[in-house]
Amino acid sequence: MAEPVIGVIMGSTSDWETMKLACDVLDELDVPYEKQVVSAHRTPDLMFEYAETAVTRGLKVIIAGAGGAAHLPGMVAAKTILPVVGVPIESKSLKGIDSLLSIVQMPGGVPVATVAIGKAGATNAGLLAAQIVGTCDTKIQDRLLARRERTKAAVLRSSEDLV
Ligand SMILES: Nc1c(C(=O)O)ncn1[C@@H]1O[C@H](COP(=O)(O)O)[C@@H](O)[C@H]1O
Repeated sequence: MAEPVIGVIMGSTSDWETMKLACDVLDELDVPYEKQVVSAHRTPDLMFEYAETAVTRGLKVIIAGAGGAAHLPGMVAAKTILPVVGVPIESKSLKGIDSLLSIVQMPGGVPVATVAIGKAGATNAGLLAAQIVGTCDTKIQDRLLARRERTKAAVLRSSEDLV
């Protein structure tokens, strides 16, 4: 089993239903990753350790999903120079608008690449992380291109369903 190059973290097990979509894409593209629950609020020391050791452990990108007061992606970004992709989890009370604004409104100097709220965003987070790693791995780029072709073919086929 190849060493993980992408770290997928989330604030709670309740985020897994969404974050699983990012992992599904990485499985499909055969990109090695690790997954773990890490919370800036509930396990701050673990969060610091995770972010501080990410580079030496061989990770190239971190995908971080969190809901509500979603500080996890930004705090991880503050403690590593790896690119961090933030996934706003759709919260029950505010439909994920709270998560989105918490993640996207980073102060200048500490960027987080923020995707859309919820499952579509998680899928895109997996794709974006694979694209970043793919800049140094043509096999991953080939698999990404093949996926784009499959998406295109599915769209072209879908026109046949129009009546
Ligand atoms: N936003 C954060 C952080 C964080 O940012 O560190 N840790 C947990 N959470 C979020 O709290 C929500 C509710 O968590 P529970 O379902 O465990 O109560 C989850 O969406 C999680 O991401």
